[in-house]
Amino acid sequence: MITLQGVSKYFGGTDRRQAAVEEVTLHIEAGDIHGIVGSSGAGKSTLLRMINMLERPDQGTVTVNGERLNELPERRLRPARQQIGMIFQQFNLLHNRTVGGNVAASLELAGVPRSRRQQRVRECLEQVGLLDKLNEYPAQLSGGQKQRVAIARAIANHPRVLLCDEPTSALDPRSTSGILELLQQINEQLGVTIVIVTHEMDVVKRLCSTVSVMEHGRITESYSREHDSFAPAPDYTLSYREQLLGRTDNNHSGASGRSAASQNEVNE
Ligand SMILES: Nc1ncnc2c1ncn2[C@@H]1O[C@H](COP(=O)(O)OP(=O)(O)OP(=O)(O)O)[C@@H](O)[C@H]1O
Repeated sequence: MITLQGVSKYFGGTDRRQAAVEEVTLHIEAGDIHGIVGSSGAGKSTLLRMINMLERPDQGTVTVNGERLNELPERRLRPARQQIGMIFQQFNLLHNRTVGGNVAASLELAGVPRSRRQQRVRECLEQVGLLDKLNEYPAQLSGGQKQRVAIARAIANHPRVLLCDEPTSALDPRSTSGILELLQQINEQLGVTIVIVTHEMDVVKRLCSTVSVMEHGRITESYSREHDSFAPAPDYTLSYREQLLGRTDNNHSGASGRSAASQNEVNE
């Protein structure tokens, strides 16, 4: 479904070129909810943004739904991008448009005729539980409600992939819980593959089927719920491995074969 092969992204001029992401190879299966965690500046957002070409990789290939996106010219990239929705920490809603207008905006961009837009807007708002807010403006909504509108907008064109960049970091615990439940529903009911960047380990534990840990632009560890069965509650003083798997003093075998970094290296 999503394959990144040897992708790198550099910022800065030739004299001060710095790798934000370096030679990352990652495969995400259809139907997965994949978490990307790691310390600040590790390259998580840059990696996420390369999946829909918001950042073009300097090296490597990005294949989504069988299409090699990094080779597509801009005009062919646009329809491919409609298969990939995205939501952000700060919601990125249009403040001068109503809730319905925000959802309609992505349909307009995709060239959906006016006659079909209204019905689809209502369906999407119903899916996120905000049909009653159709004619309100973003300023009248809570943070959790704004993120629901952003999700409605992101799913309007029936994407197969949803990218989430710190979707709950600006929310209180109750709104966070509601958004996580909604993302899970979208994954299960609509079959949308989700990739989520987060610094919140409880988000990972509640939602993700597979996880990548990033450090200094590289993926240093990978886990899957199926193989490693994530521990019930996070303890933020522990390494990523311990947070995911629990205290594993006698039980490191689950992840050790696939881990490229030592436990000390992933301590923040
Ligand atoms: N547009 C840009 N121009 C220059 N440098 C950038 C740009 N975007 C990211 N970087 C740099 O690339 C590195 C990785 O940034 P990125 O935002 O991907 O990390 P992150 O893991 O998502 O961090 P955070 O958790 O703090 O958001 C950082 O050193 C950052 O300063």
